[in-house]
Amino acid sequence: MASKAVDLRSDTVTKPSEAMRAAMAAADVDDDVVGVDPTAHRFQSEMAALMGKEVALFVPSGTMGNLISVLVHCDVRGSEAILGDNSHIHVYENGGISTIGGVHPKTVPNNPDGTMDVDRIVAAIRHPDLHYPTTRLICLENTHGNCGGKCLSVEYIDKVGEIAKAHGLKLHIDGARIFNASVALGVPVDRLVKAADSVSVCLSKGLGAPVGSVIVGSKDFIDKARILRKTLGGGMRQVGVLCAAAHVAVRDTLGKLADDHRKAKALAEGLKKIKHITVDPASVETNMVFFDIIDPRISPDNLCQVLEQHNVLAMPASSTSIRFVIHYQISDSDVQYALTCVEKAFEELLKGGINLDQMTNGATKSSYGH
Ligand SMILES: Cc1ncc(COP(=O)(O)O)c(C=O)c1O
Ligand SMILES: C[C@@H](O)[C@H](N)C(=O)O
Repeated sequence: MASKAVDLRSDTVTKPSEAMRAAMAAADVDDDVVGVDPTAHRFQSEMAALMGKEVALFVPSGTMGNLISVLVHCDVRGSEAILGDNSHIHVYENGGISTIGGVHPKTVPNNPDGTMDVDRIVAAIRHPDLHYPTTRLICLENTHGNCGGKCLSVEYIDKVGEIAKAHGLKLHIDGARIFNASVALGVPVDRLVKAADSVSVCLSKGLGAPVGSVIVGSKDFIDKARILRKTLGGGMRQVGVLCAAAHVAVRDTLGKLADDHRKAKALAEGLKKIKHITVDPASVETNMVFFDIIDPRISPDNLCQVLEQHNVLAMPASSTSIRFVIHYQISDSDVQYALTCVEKAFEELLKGGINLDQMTNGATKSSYGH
């Protein structure tokens, strides 16, 4: 059994490295609400340059980064945002753009590759009419978390950007894993997001920072975002402690993302050899692997429970599938250990070693999915 848990639940589970902890302890800080925390200032400047945007703003979470971005773009009552029906903003952020911002969501079906058909985006744009909300924003997600961690191409993003500009709309990218997309596509991140008016970038996912995201955009956008961050309670005092860790994360972990993708591909190839599973290794583009359980008697929750007994942590993604997410604290031997445990778990479940009746009734209990 692995001494420590092999945690494949998400790339949000990493623990700060010793270098991050040292940087946090040594950070030069000040009150970032009263003035500007020097470490936050340096880090925000670094991120704006990296992303090719005028200004960056550190925020406590990706959810707040998306919320602030949507609310800045949709600052007039009756605004509507076009977004994917399977997008994180629409599915996993408590409907915040509506409940807090009064923004009306106009969903367009996400394709399996994370895109929305451009003709359906255009069709979703409202023409002026007394009855209709007013379209002000288009939101994309890259990589797409619910679509297997798929990458949106720079050509697609540029095309959607042209549509937004032609219709007087803004374009926001939920770039929680934009660096995974940049690395997988071989496109510099500033080029990948060039067409976007704003991007929310998670530092606390594959990059491994303990906390936080940054939003990037024009100075005017970030000036408004800074006010909204305060309104939402996101104004932080000596935030340089967190920015110091995030700086180390960008410095030390960005270069490891390609290895995460390699391990994810290896994991998928290994899962394909297990007869109780269907998985398509060719569909793995970044750090996520989704696989389906063939035997209807075994729910994803059943399997996750038995895997946990072997110290492998995972989350159901639907009533039939499980998601494994690779991050830089998962080693090649952890991948092999997880594969061994998946095989053992099926053996135990199918030999009746684990009475299915004693477990959940097969309902997916811990799925983060829908
Ligand atoms: C695609 C995507 N966007 C946004 C978020 C929100 O980030 P946070 O968990 O920091 O709020 C997540 C995950 O958490 C995500 O997977
Ligand atoms: C579930 C979602 O909020 C989280 N970002 C994850 O992918 O694990």
